[in-house]
Formats: sequence, structure tokens, C-alpha cells
Amino acid sequence: MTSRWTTAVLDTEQPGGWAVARSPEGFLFDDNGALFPREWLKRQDLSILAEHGIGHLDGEPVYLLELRSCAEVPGCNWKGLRAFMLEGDHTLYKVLGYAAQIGTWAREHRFCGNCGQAMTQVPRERAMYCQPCDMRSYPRISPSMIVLVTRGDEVLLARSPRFVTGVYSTLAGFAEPGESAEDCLIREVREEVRIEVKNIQYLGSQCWPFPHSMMLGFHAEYAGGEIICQEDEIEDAQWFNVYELPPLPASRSIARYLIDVYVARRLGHAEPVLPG
Ligand SMILES: NC(=O)C1=CN([C@@H]2O[C@H](COP(=O)(O)OP(=O)(O)OC[C@H]3O[C@@H](n4cnc5c(N)ncnc54)[C@H](O)[C@@H]3O)[C@@H](O)[C@H]2O)C=CC1
Ligand SMILES: [Mg+2]
Ligand SMILES: [Zn+2]
Repeated sequence: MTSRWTTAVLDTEQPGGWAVARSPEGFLFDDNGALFPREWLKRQDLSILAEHGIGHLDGEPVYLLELRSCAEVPGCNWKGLRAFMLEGDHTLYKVLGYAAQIGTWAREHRFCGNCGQAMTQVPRERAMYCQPCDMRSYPRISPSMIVLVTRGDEVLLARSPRFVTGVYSTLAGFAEPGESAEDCLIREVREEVRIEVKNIQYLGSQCWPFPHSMMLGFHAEYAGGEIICQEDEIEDAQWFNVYELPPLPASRSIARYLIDVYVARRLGHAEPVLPG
């Protein structure tokens, strides 16, 4: 299968192609979506902080206009990336998710973290460069473990105070320096619910551009302990029977995939496919 969307570093001196515009309010969109003819978009009254050539969609070059602030464009509105994930088509979400990560990273690396001088975009490479330090900065990706802890017909799901009311999800957390993926998973489960796990099994990964996580998804079996929720982080955690699950996370998330796979296996149903 050929992919409709491929990332690339494009020369911003070249004219033409499509462009997306991103401001602190999200992406610009109209009735036709979030991709606009680039030359038209650049004629609008936008306060452009940086432009990045980000890839090809169906063979056409796509650029990102990263804006300082949100602007009025006739017939258009602004919408956050999460809304595109929930509503929009998957390919568009991939384009915007990538654009968001490049935009955020470049915005946060305008100045060298070592000497404080202005950095420049490296041509033909996705990197920002500080000449005095001869140092390159690349887009940041934060590995995060996400795990469904299981006990026969039961799964351990938890609520963060940040979740939509009623929704329970798998446990997750960022890797710390010095840890393997397994070390991180064991620590996170211990910290968040004081449970011990065994038989850790890797299922798959997913890019999570909020703002730059790479989710590594696992199943792990319960090995001991009683649930004690971590203060502030975990509002509630419970064992749920696979026949009586609470409201679950969005269907495109790897959290949902980990739950759906386990339920499908217990019930002998066909297994779902992990959204890319
Ligand atoms: N795609 C999915 O299905 C899901 C994705 N996630 C994502 O997993 C990630 C981790 O989940 P949480 O439970 O929030 O993490 P967590 O359990 O590690 O706690 C969050 C805390 O980690 C620290 N932190 C923030 N950014 C960090 C970074 N880049 N590196 C190290 N520490 C950092 C902060 O102190 C923050 O309060 C988040 O990006 C979250 O959005 C979480 C659940 C489902
Ligand atoms: Mg967590
Ligand atoms: Zn420097």
C-alpha cells in the first residue's frame, strides 16, 4: 500500500504547493479542510514566525506556516489538533500531527540552549543550528509507556483528574533517563496504583503529538498488591470485568487499542488494528 502522506524536508524558496497554518489557537480550516493553496495563504494577513516544508500529500508538497498569533481569515476558523483527531480524516490528522510537532519544536529552538544565540534552520535537514557552538538540535520525541494490566477477565483502568467525566483508561508515563521500557512500565504502575506486574508483552507503538510523545504499548499481568492511587495523578483506579467496562478513551488512541485487543482475545472476537 502506498502511503498518501510522507514527510520530507522541502525548500521553502520553491513556490506552490499546499500549506497549513498553525497559531496558538490551533490550525486554520474552512469548509474544504485545513490545507490551503500556499500562495493564497501567504497573501493573507498572517504574522508568520517561520515556514517549514514538511512533506508530500498525494505527491503534492505541503508547508507549515507557524504563526505568532491567531488571525482573522475570511470564511475560516481555528481548531485544535485534538478535534482533528476526533473528527477529521486520519490522513489529515497525520499531516497536522506532524506539522504541530515540527512547529512546536522549531518555535522552542529559536535560540541555542547552550549560548543563547539565535539558531537557524539547517537546509535539507530537520535541525536547528547554532554556529558559535557548532550544535544541532533535532525534533524532540518523548518515549512514554502505556500498559493495560490484566488479571484474567479483569483489567485495571484508572482516571486522571484531567480526563473527560466518567472515562477510565490504561496507565501511562514518560520514560526517565537510565530506564529501559520495562523499568519505566514497572515504576509507573508501582507509582500510580502500587501494583506489581509480570509477563510484560509489547503490542505496538503510536505517535502521540500532544506535544511529542511516542507511545509504546504493552499488556502486563497482575503479580501482586492492592490498588492504592497516587495522590494528584490518579483520581480513581479499579478492576473492571471485560463484560462491564466503563466509558473508554477515543477509538484512535493506543490506550483504546490495548483494551480492545485484550477484550477481543478474552471474548474470542477478531482483533482490532492499531491506528497508525
Ligand atoms: N495515546 C494514548 O492512548 C495515551 C497517551 N497518553 C500520553 O502519555 C504521556 C504520558 O502520560 P502521563 O500519565 O501524563 O505521564 P506521567 O505519568 O509520566 O505523568 C506526567 C508528569 O510527567 C512529567 N512530564 C511531563 N512531560 C514529560 C516529559 N516529556 N518527560 C518526562 N516527564 C515529563 C510532568 O511532571 C507531568 O506532570 C502523555 O503525553 C499522555 O498524553 C496517555 C494516555 C493515553
Ligand atoms: Mg501517568
Ligand atoms: Zn550556541
